Amino acid sequence: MKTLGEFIVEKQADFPHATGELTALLSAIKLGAKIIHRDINKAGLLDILGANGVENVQGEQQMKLDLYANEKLKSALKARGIVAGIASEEEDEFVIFEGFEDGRYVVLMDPLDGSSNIDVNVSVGTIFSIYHRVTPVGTPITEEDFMQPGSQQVAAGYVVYGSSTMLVYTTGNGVNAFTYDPSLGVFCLNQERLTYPPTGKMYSINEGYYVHFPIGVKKYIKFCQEEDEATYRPYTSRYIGSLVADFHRNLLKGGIYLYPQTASHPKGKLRLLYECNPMAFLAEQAGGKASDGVNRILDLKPQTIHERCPFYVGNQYMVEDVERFISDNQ
Ligand SMILES: O=P(O)(O)OC[C@H]1O[C@](O)(COP(=O)(O)O)[C@@H](O)[C@@H]1O
Ligand SMILES: [Mg+2]
Ligand SMILES: [Mg+2]
Repeated sequence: MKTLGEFIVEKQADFPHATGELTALLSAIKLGAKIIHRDINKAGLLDILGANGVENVQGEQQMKLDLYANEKLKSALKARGIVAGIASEEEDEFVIFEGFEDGRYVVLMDPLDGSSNIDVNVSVGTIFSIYHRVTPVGTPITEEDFMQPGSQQVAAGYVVYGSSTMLVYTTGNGVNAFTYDPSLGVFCLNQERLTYPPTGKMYSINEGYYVHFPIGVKKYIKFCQEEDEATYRPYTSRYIGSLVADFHRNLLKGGIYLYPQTASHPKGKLRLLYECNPMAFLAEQAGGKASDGVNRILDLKPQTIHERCPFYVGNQYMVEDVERFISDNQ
C-alpha cells in the first residue's frame, strides 16, 4: 500500500530542481479534502440538509456547505504560505493572501461541485487547478495570474465524495487515483497512470434542456441512441448532475460528458477556469479530449474569472464525433 503523501514525495524526486512547494500545496488540498469528507459524511447529523443548502456546521454561524468547503480549503492553502492567492466559485473576485506575496502559485477551485446533490445523498466533489503566477514573486498577485490558458496548469485534480472518497490528480505526467481510508486518515494509491478505456458506451447530458441545444448536439444525441453493433450503440445514458461524479464514471467506464449552450445559459453552464480547465487537463492526461465544441478547452484564453463555456469531455473519438456533428450543422 502506498499513501498519497508517499506518492507525491516519490514523484518529487523525478524533478531535481523541485522545491517541495508543490508537494506542500497538494498536501494542503489533501487536508482540505479530508475535512470536507468528514463534514459531508455527517451532513444529516449536523442538520445541514435543506432546500438551498443552508446549514449550521459545528454549531457555528449558518453558512452553506459550499461556503464552508471554500473556507476550509482557503485556510488549508493559506497556512502553507506558498500560495499567493486563490480564485473560487464562491468568491466574487480573486482573493489575495496578504503577507504571502512570495508565494509562487495561485489556485483556482470549485470547493463543492454539485452541491445541490448533498440534500439527496448523491456524490459531490471538489475541483482544483494550480498555476505558477505570471507576475513577479514578491509583488501582489493580479488578475493576470488567473487569466492563463488551461495549458499552463501545473497540476489539477478533483476529489469525489461518493460511496468512497477518491482524489484524482495530474501534474502533467499521467493521472493517478487514490481512495481515502477514513479509519487510517490516509488516501491510498489505487490506480497509477489511469486512462480512458478504448471504447466508451456512456453519454452524460441533461436532456431536459434538449429543445435549446444546438442542432449539432441534438443530432449527436440521436446518434448516441441509434443501434450499431460495431460502435457499441446505443450508448447508455447516465447523468448524475455533479460534474465530478459524471466525469469520474466516464473516465473509469468510457464515455462522454456534454454541457452545451442552453436557454438559461447561452454560453454553457460550466465555468472555464475551475470546472472545465482542470477536467480538460485530466482528460487529456488520461488519453481523452476536451472541447468547447470547436476549440480545445486548454487553448482558450480566459477573459473573466467566472466565465462559462460549452463543455464536451471524454473519450477522444466521442468528443471528435460531437465536434463533427456541430461543425456539420452550423
Ligand atoms: O443541473 P444541471 O443544469 O444539469 O447542471 C449540473 C451541473 O452543474 C454543476 O452542479 C455546477 O457545479 P456547482 O454545484 O459547483 O455550481 C455541475 O457539477 C453539474 O454537472
Ligand atoms: Mg461545480
Ligand atoms: Mg461548486
